Amino acid sequence: MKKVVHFGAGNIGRGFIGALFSQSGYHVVFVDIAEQIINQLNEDKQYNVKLATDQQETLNIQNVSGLNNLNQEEEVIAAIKEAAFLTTAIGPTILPRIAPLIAKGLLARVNENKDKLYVIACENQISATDLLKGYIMEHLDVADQNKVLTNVAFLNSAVDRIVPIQHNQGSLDVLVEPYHEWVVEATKEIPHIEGMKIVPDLAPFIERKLFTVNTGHAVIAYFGYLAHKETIDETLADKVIYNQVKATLEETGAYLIHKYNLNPDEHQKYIEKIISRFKNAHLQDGVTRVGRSPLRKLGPEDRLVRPAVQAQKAGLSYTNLAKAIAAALLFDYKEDEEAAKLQTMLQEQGIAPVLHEVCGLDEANELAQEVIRHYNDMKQA
Ligand SMILES: NC(=O)c1ccc[n+]([C@@H]2O[C@H](COP(=O)([O-])OP(=O)(O)OC[C@H]3O[C@@H](n4cnc5c(N)ncnc54)[C@H](O)[C@@H]3O)[C@@H](O)[C@H]2O)c1
Ligand SMILES: O=P(O)(O)OC[C@@H](O)[C@@H](O)[C@H](O)[C@H](O)CO
Repeated sequence: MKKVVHFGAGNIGRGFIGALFSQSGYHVVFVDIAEQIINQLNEDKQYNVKLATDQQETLNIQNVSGLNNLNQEEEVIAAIKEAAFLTTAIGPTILPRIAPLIAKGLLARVNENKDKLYVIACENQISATDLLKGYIMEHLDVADQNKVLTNVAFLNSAVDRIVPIQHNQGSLDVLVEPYHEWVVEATKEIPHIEGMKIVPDLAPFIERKLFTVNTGHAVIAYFGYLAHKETIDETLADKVIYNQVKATLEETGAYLIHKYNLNPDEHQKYIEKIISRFKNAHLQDGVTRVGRSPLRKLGPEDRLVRPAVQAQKAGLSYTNLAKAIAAALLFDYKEDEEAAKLQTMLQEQGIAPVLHEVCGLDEANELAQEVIRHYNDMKQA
């Protein structure tokens, strides 16, 4: 049976990528550090993906197994030798940690098996696969890098399906929204996977997704958190926050239409579709999940700062994006490691150095000034 090695047996791994491969006739080897999930995958050898609809349609996912990358290195390398695809969904900041093992696996693979292997990072990050490729190359000498690059294709992708934190301890089943889109950038033919869309240029797809779905989501999460809301759908029912989301997506929309020459009516329909997805009350998606890792989300290439900077450069409005950046800076959820670190940085250094270090924004920039004004107003409110 054809094989895929997938790093990250979490929500999107089991609920989306692993499920698509299984449905396309692949055996999915999940690699994770969560011992309990790995053991259960090996015992149950299947799980269910449940759709967050009134009917709760269920798909049974079979041909799955698990490996622990902390103590089963040799087994992971053996699996990579046989695989047709290697995918990840672990979070962009974890990619450097799995790169040494993937480097070993790819080298062993290309020494023995000359079939093409496709590596795809499925993370909410522009050019995530290129980043992973860079981390992997750091662990190979030049001759081995060339060997790997001859037989391994590194493909960037954009992945879209809302999968909340699961509240079913002890079960591998995953509740997911019915909508899904997986876009992969490839200029040569690759094996067909159910639900994977191939495009020659990913930039418009990943930017449209990140700066509509994820920007909108972040606005709801950070304003919802400040308003003491629990879930995304509950927050969106608040008229003031709803209007804030719409206004912010008009700003990112103006930038996307300008940059990629999108049809404005079609983009408006895309925004409306996304907002209707956010309203799905079956998901019970927490504002703290969606707002997680604010240092990453406030990065220069991420969902808030990049569209604001690009809008500013294009002479477009960015005032609502500036407000959203300020709201993100006020996310002081103690259980989130990055949120705690961000609050310590703000206390010790003040806002201007943080905007410089985390967001890449200089204090003199009018966008930074606007963020600082909103931050001070919101902090006092
Ligand atoms: N959940 C969503 O709605 C969604 C949608 C699209 C994209 N994504 C992206 O998918 C990625 C994963 O998100 P998620 O929601 O599935 O997170 P998650 O926390 O549910 O899953 C991540 C998994 O990675 C595992 N992991 C952590 N460190 C590891 C390591 N060193 N080696 C192996 N496994 C490790 C964790 O144990 C966990 O099982 C993120 O980049 C996220 O942005 C998520
Ligand atoms: O996964 P993050 O932390 O980058 O972002 C949180 C959510 O916005 C995200 O997981 C969405 O649910 C997902 O991107 C929808 O496709």
